[in-house]
Amino acid sequence: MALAWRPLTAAAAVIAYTLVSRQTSWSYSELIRKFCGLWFSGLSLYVVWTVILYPKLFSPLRHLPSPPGGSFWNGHFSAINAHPTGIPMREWINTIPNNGLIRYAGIFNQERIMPTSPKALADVLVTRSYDFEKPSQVRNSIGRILGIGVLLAEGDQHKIQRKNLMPAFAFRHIKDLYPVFWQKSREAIQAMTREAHEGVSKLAVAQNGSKGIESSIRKGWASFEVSEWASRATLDIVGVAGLGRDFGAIHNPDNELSSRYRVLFTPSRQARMLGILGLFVPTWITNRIPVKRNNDIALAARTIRAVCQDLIREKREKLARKELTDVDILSVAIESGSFSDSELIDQLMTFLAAGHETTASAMTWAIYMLCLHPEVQTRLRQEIRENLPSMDSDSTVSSLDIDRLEYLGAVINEVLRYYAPVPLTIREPLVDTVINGEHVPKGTRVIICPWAINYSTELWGEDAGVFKPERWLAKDEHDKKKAASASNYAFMTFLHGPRSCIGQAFSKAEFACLLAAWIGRFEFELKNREEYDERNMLIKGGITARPAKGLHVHAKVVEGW
Ligand code: HEM
Repeated sequence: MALAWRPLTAAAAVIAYTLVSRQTSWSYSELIRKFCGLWFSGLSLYVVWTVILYPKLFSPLRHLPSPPGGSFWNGHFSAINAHPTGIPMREWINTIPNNGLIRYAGIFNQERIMPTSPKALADVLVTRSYDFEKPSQVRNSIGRILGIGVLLAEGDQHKIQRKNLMPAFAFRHIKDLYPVFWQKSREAIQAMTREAHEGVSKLAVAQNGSKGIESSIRKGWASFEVSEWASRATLDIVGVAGLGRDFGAIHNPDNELSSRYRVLFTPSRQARMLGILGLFVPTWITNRIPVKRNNDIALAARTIRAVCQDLIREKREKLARKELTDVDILSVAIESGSFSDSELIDQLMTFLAAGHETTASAMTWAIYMLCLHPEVQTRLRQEIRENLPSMDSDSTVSSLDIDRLEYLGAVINEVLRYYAPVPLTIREPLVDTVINGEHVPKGTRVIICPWAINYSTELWGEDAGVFKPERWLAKDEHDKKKAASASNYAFMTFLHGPRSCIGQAFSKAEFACLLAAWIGRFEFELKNREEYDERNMLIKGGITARPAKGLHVHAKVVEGW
């Protein structure tokens, strides 16, 4: 709830001046005293209105069904704060009877509404999509790093950017990137295999020398932290396929470019504190507080933008010499002739941010689910090995080779449904609008929650909470066109409509190549046996959701491929 600082300050100043200037003699100190008194009184009234009176007595949405409990002044914040992003909403959607909208209260009773039905989602995402924007706090805090690329642009600016970028993300172009995805997946696997062999032989020495060291690792098994490797691989993929520049993170995660990049998107305590402060104080103030986090961000953003600038110059020169044949997204965008250099830099920063941790999160959850379901892991490995070239062979793959693997497609869709990398996102209507027939005032926070929608028993059936790739398999030829659920709006992982993920085809192809490479080569088991019970898996919520302590696995090279 950003406070209305400017109107409050202006009103207090005008009233204080009017009151004081009516007196025959007055001093500046009296003016300041009056101003402060009025300002704090105004603030108190504002707080009482927004925290108590409006949500409880005046909001036109107060009749909507809400979760039980909640504090008088702090709504459901304690439940929201106690769990990772999206978890309480996942429970509410299936336990609170509703007609398409649930209302709950966030910190200081800030009103939130969550669409739950296809009709309500269609209103926000498609029918009235441009009535809604991302909250300005989100735009201002992320925009200073990324610039205003397609992720943060709004209104007409967004329409133009999206239209000009669409060709670069169309499937007819993405299909040319499969060999890049495959090559990078192979590089990651070869690096992991080397590390696995080294780990195993070190372990053998250790076990011979001193009994009990890492005794939890069985013979022939190495250990990995999955999200770290996934992140390195997806950073290099988006670097090469998006910008035409290899970050080199697979081979050296500590090189300058990837370490700077990681600073930008690694959540820290200070980042969280600044985020909370940003709820009450304008972001132009929080961004300027001289703390380490702000300095690190400024430096990292400068470095990466300079690299993007160099890349653009190189590619423009190639284009002028008619030598630009690269297939990366940047080259396609440059060839379109629709973007200036600074606009291109904003787009590149956006692709790096939007396309890196999201796919890494999907990979991490995929390995977790395949550890929980070894029978799925075995069946998937069999399909991969029967149909794709080995990691040691120099053969590449085409989109046809990957996309015809039905079980791989089913596993990928089910992982993306079950653990959507982006648990929730926020919108705010710019104008008074209507959702599902309800009048929704301008400024009301609307929560689109893939973690809730993807788990809705109404949309997916009673087994919505079960990991079941089979739901995506066509039972027969007639069944092929049928979706796994009753509605297109049941799968919210990439949203829908004009603000849906532009990188959907890119990420699914990338995810398929990576997962095929990992599962084809390794057998995975969880290191921490307690995590075989999903209730013991601690999740770190943020823009993307991840296992809070990383995903530690034992991995064994499966010979014969
Ligand atoms: C599994 C991987 C991915 C998931 C789950 C995902 C999910 C999403 C979601 C939920 C949004 C909407 C965010 C919002 O408006 O609040 C989004 C937008 C976006 N994504 Fe993705 N994404 C993934 C991968 C990628 C990749 C690989 C790229 C680019 C290379 C990408 C580029 C974008 C862009 C540019 C937008 C903004 C689109 C717009 O507003 O018009 N994403 N993504």
